[in-house]
Amino acid sequence: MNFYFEAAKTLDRLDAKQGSIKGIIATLPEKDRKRSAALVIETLKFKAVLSEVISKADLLKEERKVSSVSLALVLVHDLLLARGIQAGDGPIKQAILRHKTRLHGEFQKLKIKKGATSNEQLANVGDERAANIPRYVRVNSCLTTVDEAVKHFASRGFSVGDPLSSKKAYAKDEHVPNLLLFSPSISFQDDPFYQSGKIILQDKASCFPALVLSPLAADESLVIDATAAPGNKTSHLSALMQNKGKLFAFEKDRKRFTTLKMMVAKAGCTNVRPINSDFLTVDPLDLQFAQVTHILLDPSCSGSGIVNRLDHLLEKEDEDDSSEDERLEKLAAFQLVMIKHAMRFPKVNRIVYSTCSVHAIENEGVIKNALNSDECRDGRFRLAPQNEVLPSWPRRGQLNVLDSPGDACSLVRCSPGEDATNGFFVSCFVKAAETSVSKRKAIAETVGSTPKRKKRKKSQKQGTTVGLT
Ligand SMILES: C[S@@+](CC[C@H](N)C(=O)[O-])C[C@H]1O[C@@H](n2cnc3c(N)ncnc32)[C@H](O)[C@@H]1O
Repeated sequence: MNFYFEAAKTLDRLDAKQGSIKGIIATLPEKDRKRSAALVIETLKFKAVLSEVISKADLLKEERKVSSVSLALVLVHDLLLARGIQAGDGPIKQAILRHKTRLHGEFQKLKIKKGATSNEQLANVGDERAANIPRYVRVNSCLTTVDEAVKHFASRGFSVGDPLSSKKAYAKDEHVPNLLLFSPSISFQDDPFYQSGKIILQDKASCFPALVLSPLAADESLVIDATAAPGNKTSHLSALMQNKGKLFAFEKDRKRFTTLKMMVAKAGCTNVRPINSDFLTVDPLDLQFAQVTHILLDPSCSGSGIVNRLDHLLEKEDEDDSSEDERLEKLAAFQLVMIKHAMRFPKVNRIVYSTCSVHAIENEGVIKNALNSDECRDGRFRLAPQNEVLPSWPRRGQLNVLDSPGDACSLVRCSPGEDATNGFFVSCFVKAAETSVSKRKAIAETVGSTPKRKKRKKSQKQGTTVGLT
């Protein structure tokens, strides 16, 4: 039962605003820390529903042994949503079990009232900013078209409207082609289009990197996704490349690599070559990769921009005992090494670096260090100008960290709570000698410009420029 007391105490400390979830969890006894963290996070996800069930069942009024709301929350969580209460028999467990039937009944009634077909749909997955982030659905053009998807959603009763005011409304995104917006409460887990890979659930900001990289849809295209799992950006790149050329997708973690392989297979990405390796060990002069021209780098980061998930706190838990600052410094150092390694590929002329972090140290700080590195000296690489990087997206990089306002304008930021996305950061390095703005103009995005698809003559063997059509 001690484990439940610790978890309840953690919830009380969070309520009393005594620190962040991560900070408070770090103070728990190491023995049960991971397990307690999981219970706390899961209970927080379902807090609204569990509170209502506990109140409707009059649990706290009838059972004095259950001494606090938090204790009731964690115990009822395990009773209703896990494998039962994991503690030996005792008066507190007995008190909860006496109300088992009533608690289950109230839970089922609430589920019906909310129209939920699974427990997950009852989760309140983050802070209140998440309520203003639509459920983004990217139509996977490797397997279907927007028209086909729209017909499908119409048959499910959806029509064009404001998805934040109506559960039956959807809208097309104004910035990202093939992206649809739905109400945040809609679940697509059972949707046949989701199950068959025709649609992919991907936050809007996370669609920016592939768009900014905008590789050619051509048989000779050679692209690397250096840090690919679970594979959302990989499948997006593959779709933009119209499944042509070759897209090498590196993932160093074996388990995540399995997910990546499953994801690209399900999404019908036939031009992807998943590789279970550390990108840093890849020789840029290896004949397989020496002709690569585009690299996407979306490396591990603090995840501090993610507001609609609590789980990332758990993933990071126990990974590193150092202070938050030290952790960020380590991440920033690793991110810089990744960028510098990407710059060593002899033919690379476009590198997109992105994070889902809101910390300047992982974003503008890393960019500044990359620009001052040996790899960038003599102007070998510079930041692509604003008109190549989502030109009319209003939120740009933080000027105070960078050396010039132009550099800040080259960068894209998304602010959770203000941009209807998770917190995100996108940058794009281009090889100075080989870029010409005119060549790239009009392909960086549709924001504020007429959508265009530039076709090059087949005889030029350059393929089709893709990305923002
Ligand atoms: C932020 S996630 C990438 C998310 C992915 N781009 C997507 O959109 O689905 C970072 C991934 O990079 C992997 N990774 C970290 N360092 C790596 C390295 N040196 N080489 C290859 N993969 C790496 C991590 O295991 C993790 O799966």
